[in-house]
Amino acid sequence: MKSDSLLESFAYAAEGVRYALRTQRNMRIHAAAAVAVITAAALLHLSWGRWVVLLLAITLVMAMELMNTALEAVVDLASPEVHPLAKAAKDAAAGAVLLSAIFAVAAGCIIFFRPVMDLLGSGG
Ligand SMILES: Nc1ncnc2c1ncn2[C@@H]1O[C@H](COP(=O)(O)OP(=O)(O)OP(=O)(O)O)[C@@H](O)[C@H]1O
Repeated sequence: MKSDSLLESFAYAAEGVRYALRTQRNMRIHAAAAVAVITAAALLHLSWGRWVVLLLAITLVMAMELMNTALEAVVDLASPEVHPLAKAAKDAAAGAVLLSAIFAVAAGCIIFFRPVMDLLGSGG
């Protein structure tokens, strides 16, 4: 199967994102967290540099979750029965999501610490 146009490729990619949002609870959690973080960043008027790091962290986590979703589908297709390699593949993919999420939380804490302290110090 070969896609005919660039537009069709984008449509298939968007379908993949919608599939992950529909079927993966973690993807919906990441999306809700991303909306909350972007809203807070806008309200706090963060610098461009901080915005770039936040957007990178959000993109990294969501891209990892999409790859995890893809890998789960491939493993279920190739090995519906229990197999130690199927377990290893799924666990490693889940580990990649976990690592990226830890990075995102750490980056968020570092980025928001000073602006939130300044806000609290100025009495809101
Ligand atoms: N075919 C299999 N053989 C052996 N172990 C498996 C197999 N499928 C899943 N597992 C184990 O069960 C765990 C959960 O797998 P599952 O496919 O339910 O993912 P999930 O819980 O939906 O993950 P996520 O929350 O990221 O969507 C895997 O991480 C793996 O340890």
